[in-house]
Amino acid sequence: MARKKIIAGNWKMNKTPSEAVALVEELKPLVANEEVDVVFCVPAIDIVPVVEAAKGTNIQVGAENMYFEESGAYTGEISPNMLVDAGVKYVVLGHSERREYFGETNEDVNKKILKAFEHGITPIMCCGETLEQREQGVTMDFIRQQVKVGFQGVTADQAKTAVIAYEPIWAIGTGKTATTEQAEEVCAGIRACIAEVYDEATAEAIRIQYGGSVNAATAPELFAQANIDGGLVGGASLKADFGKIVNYK
Ligand SMILES: O=C(CO)COP(=O)(O)O
Repeated sequence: MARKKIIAGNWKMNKTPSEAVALVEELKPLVANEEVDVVFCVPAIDIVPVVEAAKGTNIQVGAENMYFEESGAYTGEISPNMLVDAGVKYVVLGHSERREYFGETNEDVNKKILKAFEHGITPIMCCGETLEQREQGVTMDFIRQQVKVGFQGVTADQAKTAVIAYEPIWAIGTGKTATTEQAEEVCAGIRACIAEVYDEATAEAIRIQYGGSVNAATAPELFAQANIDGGLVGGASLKADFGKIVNYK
């Protein structure tokens, strides 16, 4: 069975609540496409107004992070229950910016993935190498480790519903998209890793996105690759361009 594409915007730390609502209003008609899953991953404070603004559309709402405890004395954190209650369906976990600036480890990401599944939220787990790692030829070793640790304790049935975003760090926000060949090669490698850890059926079902300077010009070729099931889009998700990316065909 063909995998349904999933095209998600990651707004990062952009848009106040009122700006967020205005952006949803602007993008609503442009991102209409029932053939793909369209997700807006937005800052925590924007979740409630964005869910409201997106009602009755094909837009699903995601969070950009989540804590792995249920509740309690964790000042500043957001629990899975809070996200579910607000109408969140997806959560981006282990983005390279969170790993780099907020010290998130593969083990933290693993705890968050397990929690997300427990609460019926679909994790979008990010992985990807630095330029230095690519030049040293250790890209796949590094990513396999991120995936294996990230998915520890995740069942095959859960993994089938998960999303992995391959985001080479050197391509994020740089305007330097990975070549189609580079992106496809690593996404195929991630799928092979899932087949090894689980089985072929799980590898066939899991969705793997590419992220890193995706724009309306690069999306069609990237999304046509056998192992690329859509994209995680930063900068271009904040503009009308996102409509073109969603309707890439
Ligand atoms: O980090 C990204 C999405 O999570 C990619 O960001 P850009 O599309 O701005 O390069």
